[in-house]
Amino acid sequence: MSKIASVQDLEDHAKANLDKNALNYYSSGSQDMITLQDNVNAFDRYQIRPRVLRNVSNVDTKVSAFGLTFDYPIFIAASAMQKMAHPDGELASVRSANKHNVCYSLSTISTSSIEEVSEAAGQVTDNKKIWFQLYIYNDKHKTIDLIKRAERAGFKAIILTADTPYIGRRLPDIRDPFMIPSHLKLKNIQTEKIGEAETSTQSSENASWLARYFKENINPGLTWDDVTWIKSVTSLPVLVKGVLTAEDAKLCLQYGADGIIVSNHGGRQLDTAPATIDALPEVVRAVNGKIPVFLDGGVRRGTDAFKALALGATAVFMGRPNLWGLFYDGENGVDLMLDIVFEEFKLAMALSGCASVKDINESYIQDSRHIFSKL
Ligand SMILES: Cc1cc2nc3c(=O)[nH]c(=O)nc-3n(C[C@H](O)[C@H](O)[C@H](O)COP(=O)(O)O)c2cc1C
Ligand SMILES: CC(C)CC(=O)C(=O)O
Repeated sequence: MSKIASVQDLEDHAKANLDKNALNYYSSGSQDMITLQDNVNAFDRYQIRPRVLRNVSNVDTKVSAFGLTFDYPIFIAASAMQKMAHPDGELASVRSANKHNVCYSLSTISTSSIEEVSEAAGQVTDNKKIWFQLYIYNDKHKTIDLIKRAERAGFKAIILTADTPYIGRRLPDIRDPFMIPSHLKLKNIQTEKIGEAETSTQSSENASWLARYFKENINPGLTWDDVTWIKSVTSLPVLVKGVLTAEDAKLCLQYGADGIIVSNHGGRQLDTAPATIDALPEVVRAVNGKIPVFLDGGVRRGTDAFKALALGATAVFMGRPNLWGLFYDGENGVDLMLDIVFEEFKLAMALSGCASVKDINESYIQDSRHIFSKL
């Protein structure tokens, strides 16, 4: 096999070799997967306007948020059940992110526990660049317990996922109901007893275990007051993930959110929602610099990250690329994936004439659909 040179190569490798149950779960989007594809394709509708003769012998890719400094503005998004990709799962991902000094966000629905992930992120609390993605359970005590565990374990922010009152209609999961492999557990929430009950029902009923689990446990009745509630039970910064409009961005400000992740959940929730790079400008405008805005969805190359920063994002997150790297070769595979994307990003900065991330702004980007209207 030829050398891996891009995230696309890692994706191709996973699509050719990963078992169908895991691949369907990881790769699918909802309904016709229009948003999933558009997330990726939309980046190609934007072009970078490079500047020349700018002395790029040193390129500084560092960014800061919430008092933390990161070596690159490209982080790892929360994705559930990473041990289906590799036995080391979340632990391999967080080790790699930690080594690269970027943020790793841990899903509530993970196959390694909050405490295990914290330990894998190293001994020094200040150096742990880990954020916890929160699903709010019907049982508020369970939710508070997760937040407190994350705080004790040294997580530095809470990401409240707001776009998933119900799981999107993912057709591969309907056609071939997803099953969590029986040797894996949802380590943050599953007691041994629940684990046994859940694994025993999965093969006997013709419905996705995941869809049922979610419906039975996760609260679909959240409102903006829950942002206030989360803020009242934690001192950590709270980011709202799943914002796609200026209206909701303003509500984030009103209800005291500390950050926003412009996201459509990787096209897994509402199909035909806008691509995130298209939604980013209106959110950035509405927020007007008051809190940091992040983006995820379709980021596959350093140039994609550059474009998101040019449109006002502080940093981006990648979801599936982490899983493809993990499947390729555990921690080494995630290292490879991050090294590729970071090199692409640094080169994109240099070839655009940006010696520092602070230099990247709107003047470096054009929307190919609007070029002619500008002439
Ligand atoms: C397999 C998979 C599992 C995911 N699990 C979660 C999750 O548990 N919580 C969450 O907020 N988002 C979850 N997401 C969404 C990601 O956080 C992120 O929004 C998305 O993957 C970004 O798109 P990308 O995969 O194109 O990079 C998941 C995404 C994937 C692909
Ligand atoms: C338990 C799931 C709903 C996790 C998730 O967010 C996803 O599969 O997209």
